Amino acid sequence: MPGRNDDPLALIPTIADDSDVPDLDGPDEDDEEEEVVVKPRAHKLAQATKGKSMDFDEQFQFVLDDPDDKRMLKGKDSNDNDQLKTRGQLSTIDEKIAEVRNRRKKKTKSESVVEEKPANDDLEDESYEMEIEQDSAADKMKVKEAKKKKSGKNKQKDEFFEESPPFNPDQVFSDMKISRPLLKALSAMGLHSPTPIQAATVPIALLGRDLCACAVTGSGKTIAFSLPILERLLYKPHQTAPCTRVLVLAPTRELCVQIHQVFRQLTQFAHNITCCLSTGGLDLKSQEAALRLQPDIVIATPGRLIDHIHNSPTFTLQNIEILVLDEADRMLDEYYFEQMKEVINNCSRTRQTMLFSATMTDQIKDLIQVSLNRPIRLFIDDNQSVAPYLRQEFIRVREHREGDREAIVTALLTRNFHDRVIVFAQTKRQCHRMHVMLGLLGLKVGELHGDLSQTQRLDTLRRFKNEEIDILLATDLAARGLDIENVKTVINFILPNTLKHYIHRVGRTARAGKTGRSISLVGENERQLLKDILKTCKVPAKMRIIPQEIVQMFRNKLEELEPDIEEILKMEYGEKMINSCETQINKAEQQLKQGKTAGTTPAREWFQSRKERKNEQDKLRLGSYNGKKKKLSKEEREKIEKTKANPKTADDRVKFEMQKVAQFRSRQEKDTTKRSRDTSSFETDMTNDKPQRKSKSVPPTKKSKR
Ligand SMILES: Nc1ncnc2c1ncn2[C@@H]1O[C@H](COP(=O)(O)OP(=O)(O)OP(=O)(O)O)[C@@H](O)[C@H]1O
Repeated sequence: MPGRNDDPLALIPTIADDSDVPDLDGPDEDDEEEEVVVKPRAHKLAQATKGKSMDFDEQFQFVLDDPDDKRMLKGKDSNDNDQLKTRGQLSTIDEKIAEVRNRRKKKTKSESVVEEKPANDDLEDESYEMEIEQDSAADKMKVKEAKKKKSGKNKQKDEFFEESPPFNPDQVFSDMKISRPLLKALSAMGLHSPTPIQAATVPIALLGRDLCACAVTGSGKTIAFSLPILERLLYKPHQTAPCTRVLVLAPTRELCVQIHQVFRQLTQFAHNITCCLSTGGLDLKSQEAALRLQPDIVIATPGRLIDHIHNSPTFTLQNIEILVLDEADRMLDEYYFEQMKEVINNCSRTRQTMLFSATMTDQIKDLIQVSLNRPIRLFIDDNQSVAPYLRQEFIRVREHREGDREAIVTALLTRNFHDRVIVFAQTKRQCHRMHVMLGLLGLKVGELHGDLSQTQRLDTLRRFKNEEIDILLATDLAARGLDIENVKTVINFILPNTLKHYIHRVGRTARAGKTGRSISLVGENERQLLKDILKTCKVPAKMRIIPQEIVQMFRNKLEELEPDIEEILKMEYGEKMINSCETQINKAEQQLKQGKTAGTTPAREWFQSRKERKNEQDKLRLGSYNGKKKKLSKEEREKIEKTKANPKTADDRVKFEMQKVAQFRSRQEKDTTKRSRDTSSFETDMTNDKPQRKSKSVPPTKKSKR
């Protein structure tokens, strides 16, 4: 059968673009007043079961080194490193850091011949690495009482949903109606009993019912939807010609790759089921070829999928029997709103739809009402829960000490938490800066955000998974869905935009019944969000206090590094400029060449006009830029020039991060009002669409558009 799931075409080489994973920019604010939620019984339970899991087989892990991923990483170039270098032509950022460190080492050595080392400087060493006494000035911990949640506050009677029937939490997979090849695969993956969300979902999904499922991060939602999908495909193979019957949508390419891996693992003994990955950053042509083989399952990011709907002649969603939105609240938020409308409008109306997330919001309910048919509500946990074995810690940042944040994070990483750490920052810029800064201190770090090529993104992820790097610096791009084994600690440089963002970020640890820790830095402006977080804590949260002298020591150290950080960033900027000129020249050459053959390649279509797309992107972009160049006053121009000339201080950098949070919030507020209008227009679309979707004889939407 063509296009089976071990077909190399199921994964395709990457190209260096990054278009459809919008990077979230902007965090939340506010802190608490040094109180933390305590729920004694829940706490005792957590203590008693600490490190143990009743729901999970701790031996199980996803395949991390899929050969197809390697192939994808290699892309068009044969060598990963070569391809990484093509972006930074002269050297990678790590090579630059190493170069500056070596230079500094040599310099310090030669100076030490003539100069005595300062007697009291116990942080100084020849190459910046900090020698930290673990216990000389240990951090203090304060535990705080939790505020009791007002009962019923968040409970809304929901007439739209049907409640789920009870499920048996003690069953094993072989008790469920699952075929042999899948049971064999589960067993090969080391999985024997379903997690609660799996036990609840599988029987209902097998009945073909629409559902909306919510369970904490790391609770096994991927298998909860993939298992019944595969069972249905095995039970009812396609009757006539092959066609794409299942569509799984997820917000990031990395998450799609991960979901694809799970499907591949589960189908290892079911060779007649085919599965294809279709995300931005992968080569379009090979993807088109793979889709032409009509794989049973397509796992996609929305942008690339829409491109195929409009431009790949044989690809259609008219035969979709099952649609899954993973991270559904994200897929239906303002970022993907227009795209989701387009996707859903193209799908067969008779499909089964399943929504999954660890956080479900009221906004999503509006959309559920127009896209689901008598859905069953499967809420294993409420939509504001964090993983059960997560220890949440907070560090207070005093009002005039915002500039301490980098020093605090450095102190944590060098004194206490050395490996398997993810540090979340609000902006790509801050991630990159911390990469340079921590790299200069000799720490093994990598960065993951939307400014990198797809090759670089997947490569960083691979290196972190393989423990080649200890610390992953990421934006919210990595906040959702990523399942990286044994992440021990998540650090929030700044609190994210909303409670929901927080829940996903800290959900990168304490997964699959394991323990983990989150540490969040909280300033005065973030008090409100901290209060909200604390209200949801089921076990006591902790305040960590790092002695101010330690923070100051690290701050001094980082200030010493400043010239080197600046030098590296300048080197990089220069290289980027050269690269950008080269790209422009290549583009011009290409256009000249194409001029001769103009008209032979039809322009790709998109559901929005260029102008509409640009307007939408500008609207979604945080910050003052709105697509039009604003005329600046003389003072404004001078201010910008001044900031450009003088490197920003640690306080300025934090202010910038905070500004992004504020921008996100104000946009969200505006959107809430606008959203009700949009939702009703979506509703109209869907209603108008109904007769067309039901009628099998109507040609696919894309044809009518052409
Ligand atoms: N039945 C099971 N028994 C043991 N471990 C399981 C089982 N099902 C899934 N897991 C493990 O749980 C981990 C988390 O699964 P998954 O990524 O699907 O979580 P999730 O609920 O989708 O999380 P998130 O909300 O962050 O996306 C995986 O590493 C997988 O190994």
